[in-house]
This record gives sequence, C-alpha cells and structure tokens, in this order.
Amino acid sequence: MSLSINIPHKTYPNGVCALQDLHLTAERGEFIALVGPSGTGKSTLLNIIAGLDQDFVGQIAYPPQATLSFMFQEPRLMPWLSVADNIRLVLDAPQYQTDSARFTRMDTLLQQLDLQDFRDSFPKQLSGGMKRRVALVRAFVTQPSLLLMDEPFQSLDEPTAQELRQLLLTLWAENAPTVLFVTHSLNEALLLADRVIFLSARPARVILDYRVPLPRPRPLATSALQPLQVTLLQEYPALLSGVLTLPTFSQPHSP
Ligand SMILES: Nc1ncnc2c1ncn2[C@@H]1O[C@H](COP(=O)(O)OP(=O)(O)OP(=O)(O)O)[C@@H](O)[C@H]1O
Repeated sequence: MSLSINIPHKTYPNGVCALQDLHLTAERGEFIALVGPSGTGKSTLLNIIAGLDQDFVGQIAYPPQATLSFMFQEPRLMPWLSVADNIRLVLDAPQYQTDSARFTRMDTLLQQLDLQDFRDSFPKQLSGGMKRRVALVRAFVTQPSLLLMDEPFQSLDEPTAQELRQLLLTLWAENAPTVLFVTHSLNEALLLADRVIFLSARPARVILDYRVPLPRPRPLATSALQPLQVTLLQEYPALLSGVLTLPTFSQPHSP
C-alpha cells in the first residue's frame, strides 16, 4: 500500500521538537530504511505512523483497508504464554476472527522459520534469535500491508542478525508489504532496502532520499557493499559530518 507522510512538526509537551518539515512517500510494496543519528526522532515517527502517538501537526495517509504490523527492538513476547499463544494473542483480535486461514498460516510460518518444535515452549526457553523469529511470525501472520520495524535485529550477534535479515527478505518477497525499517547501520540499510532515507539530527527531516542501485537478491556479504558505501559517501560527504554513526564503515582515503 502507498503511504504519504507530511509532518510540519511534532513537539513533545516538554518542548522537545522531534520532527520538523518531514515529508515522505512510500510506494506499495517498497522496502524503505530510515537511517539517522541517535535521538533524532525515528521511533517518534514510527509511533505516529502506527497511530500510537496522535499528538502531532500534520497528516499520515494510507488506504483505509490497510493493515499494519509493528516489530520493536525488543521481541515483546508475553513471558507467561507459549510461542503459539503469543501469536494467537494477535490472531484473536476482532478484526482477524473471521479469517479462517489464520491458524494454518501460523503453522506454515512456524514451519518456515524452523520453530515448529517450539510452539509450546516459553520465551525464556528460547535464544535471542529464536525470539526474533517468533516476533517475525507474529508480524507476518496477519498479512500486513504496512510493516513498521524499529531496529528489530539490534543487540544480536552478526551471523544471527544476517540470518534474520535473510528471513525477512524472503517473507517480504512472498508477502509484499510496504516496509519502514529503522536502523543505525548503513550496511543493514543497503542490504535490505529499495530506498534509504537519511534523517538529520533532531528535529528530524529528510536530508537524502537514496535509491539503492543493487539488484535483488542482494549480496549478503557486507564486503560486497563496501564499494557502494564509498561511492555514496564520496557523493554525499555531508552524511559523514555528524549525521551518521557508521561503526562498520572504513572511510575512503583521500587521494
Ligand atoms: N515521551 C516523550 N516526551 C518527551 N520527549 C521525548 C519523548 N519521547 C521521545 N522524546 C525525545 O524526542 C527525541 C526523539 O526520540 P526518539 O526516540 O524518537 O529518537 P530515535 O531517533 O528513535 O532515537 P534512537 O535512535 O536512540 O532510538 C529524543 O530527544 C527524545 O528524548
């Protein structure tokens, strides 16, 4: 589904202006990464799009039939519920109760993400990567047309994060939701997204809307992204001057 964001400003009651003149559109099925410095307003923006925060000046427009999923930095599983019950919790919401295929879809996704033997396990019995896989099942089981992801693979070891990125790309290709994916990592953004939106320091506004010139399927080796990073940052040196924190990037040498 298409999405249009027009926010003249979002100011918290304590006077902190998190977003200013932020305008952005997303086409149906597009994968968009949002990259910006810490504390600029990325989570604020996702909360506004999700309707969790309605105290802002502006409009968010998407089709009325749109369905939305949100995947947070923490997997946010209920510790007292099994894997299957954590997912059923979402499926039991009134808007999904008439969907007779929903539990079959849950079983298929559990199988696809290799969780079929853990449906009766509790979150504390799962590794960090497995909890994120459950969160991915929960995000996709409702067949969202818009998927909001707020640094969902943070604080995982790199091989686990890469495995989850690959799973996400597979699920995205199969289900084609529009995705807004917040990350601090330029590598992760280039690996996943059709477009990378670079946000300024607070108050956040769009400073660069960059179309990733890489074919799909993408190379998963981050070394394959290095030449693209070099070109991008040579073309837009402003991205290096305090706008981005790029722990994985080696700055190109001046001639
Ligand atoms: N409820 C709130 N009341 C007041 N200020 C807030 C509130 N929530 C967030 N802020 C402030 O708004 C700014 C943007 O916060 P936000 O969490 O959206 O940034 P972020 O880009 O997601 O940060 P990070 O990358 O560190 O997760 C920050 O300065 C934050 O302190």
